[in-house]
Amino acid sequence: MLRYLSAGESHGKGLVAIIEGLPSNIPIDINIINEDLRRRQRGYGRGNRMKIEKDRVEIITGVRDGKTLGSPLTIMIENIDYKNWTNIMGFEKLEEEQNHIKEPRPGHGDLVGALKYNHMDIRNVIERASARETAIRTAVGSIAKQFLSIFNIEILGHVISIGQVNYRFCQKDIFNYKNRIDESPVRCIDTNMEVQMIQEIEMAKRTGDSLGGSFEVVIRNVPVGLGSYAHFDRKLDGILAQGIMGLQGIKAVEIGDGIDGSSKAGSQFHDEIEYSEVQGYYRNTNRAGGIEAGVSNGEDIIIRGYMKPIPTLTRPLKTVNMLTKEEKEAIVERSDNCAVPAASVVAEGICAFIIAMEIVEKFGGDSIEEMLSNYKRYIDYLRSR
Ligand SMILES: Cc1cc2nc3c(=O)[nH]c(=O)nc-3n(C[C@H](O)[C@H](O)[C@H](O)COP(=O)(O)O)c2cc1C
Ligand SMILES: C=C(O[C@@H]1CC(C(=O)O)=C[C@@H](OP(=O)(O)O)[C@H]1O)C(=O)O
Repeated sequence: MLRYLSAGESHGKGLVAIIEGLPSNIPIDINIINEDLRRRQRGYGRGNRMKIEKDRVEIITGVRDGKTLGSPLTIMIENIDYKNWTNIMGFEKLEEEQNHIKEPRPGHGDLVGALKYNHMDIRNVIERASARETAIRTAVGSIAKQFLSIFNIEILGHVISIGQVNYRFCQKDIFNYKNRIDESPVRCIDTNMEVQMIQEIEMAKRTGDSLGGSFEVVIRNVPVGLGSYAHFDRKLDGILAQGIMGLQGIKAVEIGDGIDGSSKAGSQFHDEIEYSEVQGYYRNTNRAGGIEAGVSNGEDIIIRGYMKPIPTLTRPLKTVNMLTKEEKEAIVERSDNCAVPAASVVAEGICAFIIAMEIVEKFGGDSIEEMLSNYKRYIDYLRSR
């Protein structure tokens, strides 16, 4: 079984993760992880925190001579901003109770978190609910991507809408556009849409507002047979949807043309099955988004995440002081005003880890060599059917 746990506060010393269950002998390139961290930090609409942080991963355990050992892998990312927060985020008892945050910000975990965990200082909620945690999730996902590349599986996320600017039905083979997407300030394939998206973000900034949007992640070369129809919690679409929904700000998830398909006739939606000696079984359309009955069908897996507008607005929303119950304006320290491009990178990592879990589940093995021989035998079997 492949799993990981992470820890860390947004303004604490740093973020850590322990990954367990990766086979031995996977080559790990730390530069690739750092490049993914850089991709996550970029994107039009990010706030001043991103000028402070220069995320870099440190591998603490589980890798030697550039390869996984098969033992738990520990990674860490330092929060450079911690040096500005040592008096607030240290382990000693705080002297000034007046510094407690008592006014929950709408759209954040502040109110529900303070009530649930019985915190008088909302800072205790903010620190872990914050999307700062997505830095370590991206690093974990980047390691998963390096593992998946051995099976030729590739994953790429790109932005398909920001606010009202929508580029949803892009029919391009997005892997041919990887460089373009990575260079785009909004991670959008289309240059005209990019200009409009930037204008949209600028407009929101000017009016003290924030924006959401949507992204698409495409996973290619996934073999037939990951996931299962046998139980709800083994369905690949369900597991991926949970992963994407577990990303801060995401309020809806779509697999393939799920939303559009709900208003179509069956004859207009389902992907007819074809066969050729060269390709084996294949489809000419992919409205199912690569998954049928919770099982990968060999076509590209297509998953979209829909992100709500960033909750912190420079023109603050109304709230209530939890001590005095007086009406107040929500606090604004600093904030991104759009983080959809960053979310599209985090989502790549989330999907990568889930596909890696399923690959480990299906092909087992303690070393990558053992897994690859199981994998090749299965691919040969598929060709014989
Ligand atoms: C990469 C990324 C960056 C984010 N940056 C901010 C931010 O600067 N300000 C903010 O208010 N929300 C930001 N968010 C969104 C909040 O973390 C999120 O809306 C909040 O924790 C509540 O969680 P929920 O939206 O999943 O309900 C960001 C989300 C992501 C994925
Ligand atoms: C730190 C990151 O994003 C943060 C996510 C976030 C939130 O509320 O989710 C709020 C902001 O935190 P701060 O108040 O420290 O500026 C963002 O900068 C990051 O992406 O690495």
